[in-house]
Amino acid sequence: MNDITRDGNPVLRKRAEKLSFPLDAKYIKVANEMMEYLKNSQDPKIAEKYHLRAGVGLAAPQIGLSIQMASVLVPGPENEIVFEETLVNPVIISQSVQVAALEEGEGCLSVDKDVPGYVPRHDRITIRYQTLDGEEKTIKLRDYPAIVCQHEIDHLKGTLFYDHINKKDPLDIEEGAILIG
Ligand SMILES: O=CN(O)CCNC(=O)c1cccc(Cl)c1Cl
Ligand code: NI
Repeated sequence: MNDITRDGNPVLRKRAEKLSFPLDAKYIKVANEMMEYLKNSQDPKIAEKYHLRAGVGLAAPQIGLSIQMASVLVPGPENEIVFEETLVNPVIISQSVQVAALEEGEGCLSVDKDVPGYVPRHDRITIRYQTLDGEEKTIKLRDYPAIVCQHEIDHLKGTLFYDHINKKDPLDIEEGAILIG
């Protein structure tokens, strides 16, 4: 995973291709490698040893593959895993009016510079996607897992997190927005 595509590479601004099932074996391998990267990046010893930037999600365009596939590995407050999944052809089928943003902003392996500011997103979403074995799932997510999935689904549409930050006042966010700490 050391060959992460960086902002400026057009693959990050393309709409990724929908995948058909059964998945080509090479994509199943890629999905496993992406999840492996996330697990390693969240293990302090391994991350330190291999100088890995921590990640809670990774989208295929970030490793140069313009396909609709992203892995998410979201830890909870005690570092237990609260959401682990590889999303194939994910679609947000409904979303709350309620806006939420991570208090500390967002980061991206494909964006080397820190871009401070709130990234306004939907606090709750319902996503429909397929798993690696082709099973279709429809799930509801809220708060941190919902934020991470929106960040990843954005990658599949060629959107980067800082596209959502208010350029004039990065810490401006609409009245009533939930800040997730
Ligand atoms: O697309 C995935 N990455 O770029 C991996 C590195 N960024 C993160 O793990 C990350 C960090 C903060 C907030 C969110 Cl929502 C995410 Cl996703
Ligand atoms: Ni990212």
